[in-house]
Amino acid sequence: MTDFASTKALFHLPEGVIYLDGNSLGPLPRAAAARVQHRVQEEWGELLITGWNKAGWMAEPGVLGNRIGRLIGAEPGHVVLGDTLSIKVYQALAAALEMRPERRVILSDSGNFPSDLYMAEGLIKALGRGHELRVVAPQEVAGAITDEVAVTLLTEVDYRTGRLHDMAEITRRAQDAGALTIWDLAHSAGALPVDLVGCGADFAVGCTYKYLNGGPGAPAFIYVAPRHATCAAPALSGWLGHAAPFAFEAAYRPGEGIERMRVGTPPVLAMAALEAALDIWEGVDLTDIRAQSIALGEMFIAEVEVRCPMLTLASPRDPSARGSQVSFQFEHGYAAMQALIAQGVIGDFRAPDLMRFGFAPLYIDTEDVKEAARRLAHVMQNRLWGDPVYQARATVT
Ligand SMILES: Cc1ncc(COP(=O)(O)O)c(C=O)c1O
Ligand SMILES: Nc1ccccc1C(=O)C[C@H](N)C(=O)O
Repeated sequence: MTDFASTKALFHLPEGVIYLDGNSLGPLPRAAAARVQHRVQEEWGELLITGWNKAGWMAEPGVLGNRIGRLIGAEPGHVVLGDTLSIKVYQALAAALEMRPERRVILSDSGNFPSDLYMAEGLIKALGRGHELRVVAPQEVAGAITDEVAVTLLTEVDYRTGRLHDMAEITRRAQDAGALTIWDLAHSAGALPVDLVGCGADFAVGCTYKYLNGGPGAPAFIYVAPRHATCAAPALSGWLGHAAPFAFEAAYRPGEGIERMRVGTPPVLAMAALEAALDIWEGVDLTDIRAQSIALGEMFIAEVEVRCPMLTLASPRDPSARGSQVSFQFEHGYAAMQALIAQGVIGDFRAPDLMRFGFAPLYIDTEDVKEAARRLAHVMQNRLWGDPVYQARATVT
């Protein structure tokens, strides 16, 4: 059983703050600052360019990829880090479309994160081959998988409501219909057990700055199933995905397996912080995380529903149908969230009217949940959202 009291001690959390936004940006692992400093001073400073070999910088996207692979049920050697999640979505989608040249439909849902849909739109334009992005309601995805569909592009956990897709079932249906699947695990990796091998997923992508706590701008990851690894064509054919980058050949030849999904120079400083964050995950069992995250979410819903009748649950009530976040609908949700943040409880707001709260058992415990509900009740019962100071919208919400 994971000892969550000891994992909590491994994070820096500002005094008095209850942090329920690790689903957007995870908090700072205490060990990260020294790790980054070591990388800067001892490695960059002393080793200079020899650090690529001597400190293992060049191999790190695959080394850390493997550590993430364990958390998402991937085979060793089939996950690599780099770039941003939007870029990884583009790469996976381009490769999948190339593998189904006779089909024209990309199937997604209206709960998907906009960047995934925007990347699909951009790729369709660049290809100029008449592909269609078909966006249906989340509950209609399974029924919309027809033999026109080349690939499904879905985020397993809805960023707004936390609604969870049945990855195994949708993957099975898609493959029965001859389609490929891309799973965006942004809100899944580190939030709940993921079994890419068991589901037979074709491609998966995700970020490392949310539940994995890699820090702002931490690199994304991509998984390609071994059966596709030697035929998936890299659309972003950068030199570090080349079979022999340091041969400096004139023409591109894709690298072995997942290596071809690398593009350019890895973010060496950012990987140092991520490495420290992944150390925390070493002893953690995702089934413990899931059980505790459900317990925390259930407790929060119960406390809030008793204390705050103006808030309406916008997440699935059945905990097995949602990820690790809970959202409530409220007309003045933006201002109410700002007022709550002023009370030391950090969640976030998603337009048009959702107050969103993430539960990460590594550093959130039952006392935090009860206290967060108490402070939320204070905001709601005293109508603190009415203060104009809380209504001015910031650039990043
Ligand atoms: C589901 C999902 N996909 C894609 C993104 C975009 O990721 P990035 O900004 O790293 O490209 C995010 C979050 O920003 C997300 O939540
Ligand atoms: N990368 C960010 C940078 C700035 C502000 C938010 C983000 C997020 O990741 C938002 C997240 N994807 C969400 O589910 O809302």
